[in-house]
Amino acid sequence: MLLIDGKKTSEEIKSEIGASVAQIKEKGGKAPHLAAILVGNDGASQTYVGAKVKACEQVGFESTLVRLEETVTEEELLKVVEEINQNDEIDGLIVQLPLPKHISVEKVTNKIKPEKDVDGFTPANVGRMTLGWPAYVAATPYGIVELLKRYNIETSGKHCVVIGRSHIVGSPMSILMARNEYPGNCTVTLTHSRTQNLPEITKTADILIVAIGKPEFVTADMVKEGATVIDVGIHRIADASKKSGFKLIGDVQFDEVAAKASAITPVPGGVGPMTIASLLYNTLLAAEGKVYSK
Ligand SMILES: Nc1nc(=O)c2c([nH]1)NC[C@@H]1CN(c3ccc(C(=O)N[C@@H](CCC(=O)O)C(=O)O)cc3)C=[N+]21
Repeated sequence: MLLIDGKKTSEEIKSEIGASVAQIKEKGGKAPHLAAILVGNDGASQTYVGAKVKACEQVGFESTLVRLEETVTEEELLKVVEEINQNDEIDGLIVQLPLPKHISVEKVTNKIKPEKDVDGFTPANVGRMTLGWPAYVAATPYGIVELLKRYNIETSGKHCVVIGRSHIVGSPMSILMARNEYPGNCTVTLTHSRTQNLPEITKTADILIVAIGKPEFVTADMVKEGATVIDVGIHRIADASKKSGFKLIGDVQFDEVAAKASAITPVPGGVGPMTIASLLYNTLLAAEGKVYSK
């Protein structure tokens, strides 16, 4: 069984990005600049935003973290987004999710200028990705594509089953795996909460992408011998033996499924770190004007 190591791959990607930044600077260009807006004090969000800021430093990006109170109004947040949209010093902008209930994710996402939408969440980028046009592909799907590519996983003509149809993982994944370029050309089945006889379907998957958001949902009896399994789940569960008091598990029962799979991503150390590396990659594209001309 091949362990698909997202941690190692994300480090490789970050050193490639670091080399690109060094080249930009050598030619007198300015370092790519990522801005992140964090509303409130949600623990996990602070961890992730902290990891993103640290990753920016690691690759030589500029980064700006804007922290707003949980009680910030939607209007005030939209104003901050617009200020960053207009700030030519900043190449990429993300608004860390989730947002407080009184704020519309749709309105805030739509406010982000597509040229700076390095999360790839705006309709402009989702639409372009769907059409196969140059776009900032959402960080998690892009990270999965990079893992499949760098581990030379065979995809053409294979049956890819995606579990979960979220707009930031499942749905874009189903499009990317069917498109006519490697690692695509799969026959794709997109499953979700209304799918009947799910195990009958997942057992026919050569490539199984699990983004259902349920801890250890996928068990060995749901997986075909020799399948490639990509676990997008990330759940913190109490574990007194850990210093942090919790451990991370995914949507897949790792041990028993790894015994059947030909390749599998672990949690932690799989798709998660790739999400950050992909965000940095999109920010580099934004800085170089490679998707939207400056
Ligand atoms: N606008 C926005 N964009 C996001 O991309 C976004 C977001 N909001 N909200 C939350 C999710 C979650 N997310 C992760 C980032 C890194 C890891 C990651 O590095 N995980 C490590 C473990 C990190 C830890 O120790 O907790 C791993 O799986 O190995 C996981 C999840 C990005 N998100």
